[in-house]
Amino acid sequence: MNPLLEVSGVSVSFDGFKAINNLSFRIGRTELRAIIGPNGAGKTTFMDVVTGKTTPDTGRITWDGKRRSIFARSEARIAREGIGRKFQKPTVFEEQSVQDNLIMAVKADHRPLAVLLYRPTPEHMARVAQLADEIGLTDALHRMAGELSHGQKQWLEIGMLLAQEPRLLLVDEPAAGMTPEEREQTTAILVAAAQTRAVVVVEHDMEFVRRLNCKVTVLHEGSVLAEGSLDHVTADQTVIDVYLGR
Ligand SMILES: Nc1ncnc2c1ncn2[C@@H]1O[C@H](COP(=O)(O)OP(=O)(O)OP(=O)(O)O)[C@@H](O)[C@H]1O
Repeated sequence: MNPLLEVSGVSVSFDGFKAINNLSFRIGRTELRAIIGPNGAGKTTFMDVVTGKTTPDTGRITWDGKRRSIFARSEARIAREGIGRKFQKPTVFEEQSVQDNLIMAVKADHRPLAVLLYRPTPEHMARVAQLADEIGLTDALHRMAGELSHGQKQWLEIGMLLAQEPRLLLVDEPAAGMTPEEREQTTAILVAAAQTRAVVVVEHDMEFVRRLNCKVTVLHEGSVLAEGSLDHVTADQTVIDVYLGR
């Protein structure tokens, strides 16, 4: 089957320094993938390229079988094409309830007048209930988002991204700052989300990557150093030399 995203020979330079160097790899339509690699390996720059924030110098990006212009697109347009990105720091509306945060995310029309006149429909409320269940926040629906724990805020933001039904969800270091219980639930949320879409997780925490139990891509100096199961890549001598052995 065609991959959802294919990056082929992509390079990105900053003042002559190649942050991404002839990078090629594919992400399937329903898969969970972890991207690991040492600091400066190009993980963030890869996500910036995929979300249209950074324009590659060369290379080809194919999205859903269609070649995409390598020129940066607006992030809003990329989001409309079905790519959601979760940054490390949670950004939820702290003064609003969990339910209201989710309602804002599910409503289809974000134009100012539509937002002012908006009343949630029964369908939207059913979707909010379903999302709350998916992220384990059903019991917290009426709490203020600002009162939630760090982990719960991360789940809420994942729920708000899922509300937009992305075909690809990029998640940056979801386990950072979480308790062991929160990590466990985060694993479950991401595994479930990847049943119906592609989920790419950039993560440093190897224990968390092990729990994800998925294919792993190791980046180093802007290229793929190794790819396969976690056991496969962690047994690779070059991966040990440049990353794990440090
Ligand atoms: N806007 C920029 N200008 C100059 N250099 C940059 C810029 N963005 C990234 N770089 C450099 O490109 C390289 C790759 O950076 P990137 O942030 O993609 O790595 P990373 O794998 O995400 O690292 P980390 O794990 O530390 O987040 C680094 O050496 C970084 O200093």
